[in-house]
Amino acid sequence: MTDAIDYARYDRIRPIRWTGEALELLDQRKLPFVVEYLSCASSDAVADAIHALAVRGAPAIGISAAWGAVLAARAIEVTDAADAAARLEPALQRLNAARPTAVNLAWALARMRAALLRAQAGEGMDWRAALEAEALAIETEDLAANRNMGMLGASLIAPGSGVLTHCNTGSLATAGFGTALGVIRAGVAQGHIERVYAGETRPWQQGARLTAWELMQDGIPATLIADSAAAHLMKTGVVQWVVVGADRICANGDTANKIGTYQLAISARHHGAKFMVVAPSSTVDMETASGELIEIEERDPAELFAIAGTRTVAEGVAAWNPVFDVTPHGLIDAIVTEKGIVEHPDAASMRAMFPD
Ligand SMILES: CSC[C@@H](O)[C@@H](O)C(=O)COP(=O)(O)O
Repeated sequence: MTDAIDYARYDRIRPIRWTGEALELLDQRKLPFVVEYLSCASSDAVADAIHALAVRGAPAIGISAAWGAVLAARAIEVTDAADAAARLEPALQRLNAARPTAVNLAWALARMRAALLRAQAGEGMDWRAALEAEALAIETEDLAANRNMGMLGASLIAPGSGVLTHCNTGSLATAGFGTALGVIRAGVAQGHIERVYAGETRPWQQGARLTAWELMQDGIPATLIADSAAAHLMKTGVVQWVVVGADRICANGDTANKIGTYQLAISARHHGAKFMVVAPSSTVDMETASGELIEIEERDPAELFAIAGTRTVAEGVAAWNPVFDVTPHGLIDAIVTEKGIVEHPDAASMRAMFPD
């Protein structure tokens, strides 16, 4: 069934490139008009790029942090794995602190620590080579997970459907193909999705600047809407599914995603549209019981004061800028990961899918 999709056409956009010496990140702050890579030669440069949103999207920041750990390993002088773990830790902590909400960052760094421990235990490979192999594995597995989720999620969408998505969950946010956008790509390729609506995603415009750009390149029929038009759109009956990504999915299915997702879920339920969350299992955090325990990143209020660099708000105005919100599991119809679909997620159905 996967043969039906020409994946190569979606591989044109590569947000993360490892050169063997440095990590090159497609600078997402400048898209869609400037396509420019930022070269990071140190783990601190990677941490800064993650914090500044040069690279963003939960899977992409996890992959970038893994390569950041490879760069940190090159910068320390110890020769054996036993010393390396302690010497690397400050750099790993800095990478982990770059953004708090997406669990993929901590997940990727935990995998890098585990790879180091295996090398320490004498499992063959040189420890620096082991870290590099692990970073590559994290990236490769993410691409495979996205392709798998695309097919799974698209199987839920009936022919003739309209889909609304939020933020950017495409090639730019992942190793490639995308999570929610992967489902949309697969659904369009299969002829199930007739039109895609993309919310602009204030204040950083991931929907308008990034998702609309990706959909245009695919030739997918897409319509950009202001975030505030979503309920009005759903009322017209053209949206059968809201399909979004995730930054952290808790043990009971509560899901943190880009600010504005929660109000889409409420509106979808009110208007009879279904709500799908699409994320790799690296986004599932079974150690966090429920959504109120998730740390929600709050960014500089200045992000709300200007549009495209021009100040639009009077001096002295106060602003609050949380950049994620939590959708309660009761509003979610399906969580799609590469391991399978959890319909009507709750603590029991999540535990059945993720017993470890
Ligand atoms: C596949 S990406 C899923 C989420 O990471 C995405 O929807 C999102 O909220 C990204 O937020 P961002 O602040 O742009 O990193």
